[in-house]
Amino acid sequence: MFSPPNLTTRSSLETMLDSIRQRDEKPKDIPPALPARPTSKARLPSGRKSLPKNFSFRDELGSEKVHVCSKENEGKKRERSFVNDENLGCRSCGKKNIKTGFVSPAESPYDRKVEEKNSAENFGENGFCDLKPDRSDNLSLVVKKKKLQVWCQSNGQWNSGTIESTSEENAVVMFRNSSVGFATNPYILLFYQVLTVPTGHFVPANPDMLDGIDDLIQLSYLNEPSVLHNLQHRYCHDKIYTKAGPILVAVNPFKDVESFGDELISAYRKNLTGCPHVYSVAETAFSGMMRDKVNQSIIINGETGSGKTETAKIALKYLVAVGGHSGPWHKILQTNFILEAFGNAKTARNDNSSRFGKLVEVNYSTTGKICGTKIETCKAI
Ligand SMILES: Nc1ncnc2c1ncn2[C@@H]1O[C@H](COP(=O)(O)OP(=O)(O)OP(=O)(O)O)[C@@H](O)[C@H]1O
Repeated sequence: MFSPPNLTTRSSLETMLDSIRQRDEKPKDIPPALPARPTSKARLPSGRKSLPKNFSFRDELGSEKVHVCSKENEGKKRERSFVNDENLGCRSCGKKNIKTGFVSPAESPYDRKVEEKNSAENFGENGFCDLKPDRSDNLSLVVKKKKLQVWCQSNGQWNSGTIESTSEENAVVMFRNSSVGFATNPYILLFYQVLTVPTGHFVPANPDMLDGIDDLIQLSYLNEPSVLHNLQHRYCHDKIYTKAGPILVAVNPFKDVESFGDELISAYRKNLTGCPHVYSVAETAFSGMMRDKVNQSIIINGETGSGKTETAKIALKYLVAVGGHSGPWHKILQTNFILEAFGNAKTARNDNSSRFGKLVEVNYSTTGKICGTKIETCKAI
């Protein structure tokens, strides 16, 4: 049955479209309301002063040429008045032949370069001047807070100390040394050394609660002494493996410390443990291959005697165990003896040094069972 168009509905639709059209045609020159002006306390700090024309930086130290103007600072907080030319003098007080000073780079709003001037004449005796400032850490923040722990390097060795007080350029750091002895009774001697150290010559240390942490990326301050300290702490507790994100750091213990048994293999296979281990790396590679159907590589790198060959054997043991323990594939591991017999030699740093490079390929079927292996060797460079 034919029904006539609903005229009432149509007209209301038209009205709506008209009103939308009218709204769109309205001038859009009214800006949106601005947010409320912040109170004086909450306001962002304004730039100190606009830079005068021809203002020059002093390149050799990365500091600006400044003059502290007494006239301008009357009744004010200490501010700096910039001069564009020594001959023209100060704009406020008109003083000529201005003696220039240096803004500490931490204070400078224009140049954040860290002053690298070596002040060996002041600190040579203590041996703290070999250090290069670590730019990755927010040192100024650390220095401002007293009683924070820092690392200082003296004669190639990192020592931890506590900041006792700070000035603009230096910090007074207290180092604690201990000595254990056995006279008539066992004793522990604690002695303290208080030294003045330039602020650029130490790096922040992590709180004690982070000692021996599993993964280095969890450290608050990721610098050389903190990494070494963490590795040493773990090593002292017979933990030779530490994660650094997806990378595994292995410290050669030259003794049997870790477990490599079948129980541990099944624990990693079932994801029952997440402790840093070669098995964990091998499991990540194996499960990644099965999940994504993409070839995986494990690269083992390190200096001679660091344990690359041993680590490769451990990884291979896991990969063979998960992919065909029952088959003949465990013999892959035994080929190592033959290869080492022909290709290894005793060196000053390793009694069993591999004098060749090795690429071991393990092929798996779609069900995750080993279906072939290949070992390629190449001459060490
Ligand atoms: N995980 C480990 N547990 C116990 N001892 C180890 C471990 N890793 C290495 N070692 C010891 O360190 C020695 C040297 O290790 P390895 O031969 O693996 O070093 P490398 O890095 O392969 O050296 P090169 O580059 O000279 O061949 C081994 O013979 C072994 O005694």
